[in-house]
Parts: sequence; structure tokens; C-alpha cells
Amino acid sequence: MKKTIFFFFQRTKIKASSFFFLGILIVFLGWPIIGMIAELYGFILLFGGFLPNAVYYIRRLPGLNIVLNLPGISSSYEQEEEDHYGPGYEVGSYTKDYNDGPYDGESDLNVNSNPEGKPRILLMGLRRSGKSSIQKVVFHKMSPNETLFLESTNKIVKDEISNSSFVQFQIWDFPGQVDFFDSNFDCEMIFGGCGALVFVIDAQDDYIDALMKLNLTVTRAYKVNPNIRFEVFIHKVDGLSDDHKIEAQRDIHQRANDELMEEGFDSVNLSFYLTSIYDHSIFEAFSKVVQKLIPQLPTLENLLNIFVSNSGIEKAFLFDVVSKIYIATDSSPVDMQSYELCCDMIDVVVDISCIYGTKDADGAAFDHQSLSLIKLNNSTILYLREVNRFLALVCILREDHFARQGLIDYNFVCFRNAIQEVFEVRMQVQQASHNANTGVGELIQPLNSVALKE
Ligand SMILES: Nc1nc2c(ncn2[C@@H]2O[C@H](COP(=O)(O)OP(=O)(O)OP(=O)(O)O)[C@@H](O)[C@H]2O)c(=O)[nH]1
Repeated sequence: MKKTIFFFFQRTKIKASSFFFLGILIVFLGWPIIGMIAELYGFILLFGGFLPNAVYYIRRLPGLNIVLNLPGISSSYEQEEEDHYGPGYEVGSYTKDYNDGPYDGESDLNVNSNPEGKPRILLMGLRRSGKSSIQKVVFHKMSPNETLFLESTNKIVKDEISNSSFVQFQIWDFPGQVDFFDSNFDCEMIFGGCGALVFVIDAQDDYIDALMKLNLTVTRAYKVNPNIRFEVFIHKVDGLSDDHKIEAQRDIHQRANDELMEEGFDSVNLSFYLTSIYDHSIFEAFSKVVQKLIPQLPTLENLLNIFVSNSGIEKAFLFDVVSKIYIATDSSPVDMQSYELCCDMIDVVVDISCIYGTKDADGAAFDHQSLSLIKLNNSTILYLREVNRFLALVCILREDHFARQGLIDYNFVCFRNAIQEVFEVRMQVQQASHNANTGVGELIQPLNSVALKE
């Protein structure tokens, strides 16, 4: 109900809602034709943004897709889609509508500036491949089902991930119809300061066009900035069987690399991930993307290895609590189940401490002294400790190893202090080079600026 009211009465939709409701009123007052015209106009203004979504789903319905793909019919609705998207887009602009959608977004976007030169992650791919959904689900806690109502992006949407999170960067969500040959598209500016380019391919759709676009994107970007990391999300795999997933990944991997080799881009390295917003795979993939941009990653991993081996722990993840992406883990292999368990534990702890925790000034869900344990019925224990306001260490260990809890607690305090030292050193280096600012900032906010509690 709240979301419906929000949808109709947001500032940008006032005109549309006025026509819609005024039309209803006029019908009741006895002028049905005038009323219905006004109502229809309001309806188109309100819901026109969902048109591409509707067309996209109708095209997938058996039977209807054949009719819609007939020559003449297909060209008419494709033209309509084009009209909806508009002929171009503005670099550096932001659809205000977009962040006012029917979800409880939390961030206050600073879209037109990049004052601290934060690292940039670009989200690219064909229309309806799922770019905006990924961003909203991972960083704005939108539920996957709500993404069905996302309007198409028709301008570059910049999202600053920094207010409530430990990892700091900008995500630029590109419209699907981005055209590199358009004079508005400033390749130097867009790819120049970019850390990673995430290219999203809809695995449920025919991906030949997507592969062509991937090739074009990668070659353009690589020419401008050879340091960009190219990450390919083979997305929406929730609709595929296990065999189909593996086959799609193999095929996409091979075709993409073959095309790059043919064009002489042998040194370009693409990483592939199977993702879906309906499970944790998208969080895991984004964790890996973000980790590659953290300069302190090897140190963090080393610290985790030392902690794990001295405490009898099987697996440990250092989580960014807000986004639930893990910024580091020990060197043992990550299996999806352990990661999901740890994510779920964060949810449980945050929920319980919101309900029962004390309401301190900054409203933190848990503090540096709190310790959370969950005993599973397979003699495994989940152990969670806060490293700072934004970071939590979540470990999985056998119940018999937990007999030495004192040792684990002690090692954790050493681990936390070590992490603090790492970032203090980093902070000093940063301050020393502050005057000679290179333009590419730090992905991680220094610990002493994120209110670490001693
Ligand atoms: N089954 C499934 N559907 C998904 C997934 N991710 C996104 N979608 C759906 O795909 C549709 C398109 O998603 P968007 O995020 O709007 O796609 P986009 O790439 O931002 O599209 P443009 O803004 O037009 O470029 C939506 O209806 C989503 O619900 C997924 O992992 N699985």
C-alpha cells in the first residue's frame, strides 16, 4: 500500500497521476468520454515506462512470439521501443524518476560529481539483460521480484556506493542501447578512470547479439584503458538446467575469446560468472569483482589465513555487512553453500539486533563486543564478530574446535588490530600523496574514518 501511494505521488509523476485521477473523477461526474481520454493519457504517462518490459515478456510467450516476429509487426513494435528509449542519452545525466521507483532505496546519490575520484565499475550489456536489477538487488536491498517493475534505463545512471558501506566506488549503469559511435559517448572519460567493466549477458535469450556487443565494448574499452578488468556475468541462469548452464558458459567463453583472438586482442582477460538475482550467485560474483579492485586484498587474505589456521576454523569471510559482499576470504576454496550460510547469518544477526539491540546514537546493529553464534544440527558452528561498523568476520567451524573459544576470541582481537594497522599505514601513504592526487581513489575507506571502536 505504502509503495503504491509512493508510486503515484512521487514528484516526477504528479502530472501523470493528476490526469489519471482527474479522469476517474470526470467519469463519475458524468462526462465519460472526456474522463476516459484524460485517464488514458495519465495511464500512458504513468505506465509507459513498463512497455519494454511487457514487450520483452510477450515476446517470450509461445505462439505470441511467432506473431510478434512476423515482418511488419516486429518492425512496428521495435520502432515503438526505440521511441520510448529516445534517440540518444546524455553522458553524466541521471533519470530522476529512476531512484524514485517502488522500492525503499537508501542511498542519496551524488550523481554528477566524482570529487574523490572513487574507482568506477561500469555495468553494460544489451537491453533487458538485467543490469539495473543487479545493481538494485546487490546495493539497494531491492527484492528480486520487485525488479519486474523496473523501468528501462535511458540514460547513464551513476550510483555512489559509499554512504553506508565500507567499500567505496561508483557504479555506472548504462542503457542497453548505448552506441559507442555516438558523438556524445566520450570513451576517454568513461573508460579512462574505470576499474572494472561488468558486461551482463542474458543467458535465457539468444546471446549472439550480446557477444557481438561484448566484443565491441571490450575492444573499445581496452584501447582506451588496458588496465580495466573485464567481468562477464552470464545472467538469469535461474531459468536454466545445470547442464544448460555449463554448456552456455563454455560456449560463451569460447566464442568471446575466439573473437578477441581473431582481432589480435590476445592479452585481454575475460572472467566469467554464472549469476542470478534469485540466489546468492550475484553477490558472490560481485564480491569477486570488488575484491580485484582492493589493493590490500593479499594482506587481508594473509591475515585471514593466519587467523584460520591458528584457530581451528574451516572457512572465514570478511563481509561488508550492508551489501553482503565479502571483501576477502582465506585461501581454502569457496563453496556456495558456506557463503549462503554466512550471508543468512548476517541477515539473522542484523534482524535480531534491530529488534532486541540497544538503540545507540548511530543506530548500529551490533557493536564491537557482540559475538553471535549459531549452532547447526550437523555439529557445525557459525561465528560472527564485528570488525568495525561496516565489516564483520563470519567463520564456519566444527563444534569440537569451539571448545577452545578463548583462543578464537583472542585471535580475533589480534586479527582486528592487524586489520586496523593495515589501513592506518594505507591512510598515512594516502595522506602523504594527497597533494599529488592521481585521480584514482581508494576502494576501501580507511578504518579510522569509519568510526572503528577500540
Ligand atoms: N529470471 C531472471 N530475471 C531477471 C534476472 N535479473 C533481472 N531479471 C529481469 O530482467 C528484466 C530486465 O531487467 P533490468 O534490470 O531492467 O534490465 P536492464 O539491463 O537494466 O535493462 P535496460 O535498462 O533496458 O538496459 C526485469 O524484468 C528483471 O526482473 C535474473 O537473474 N533472473
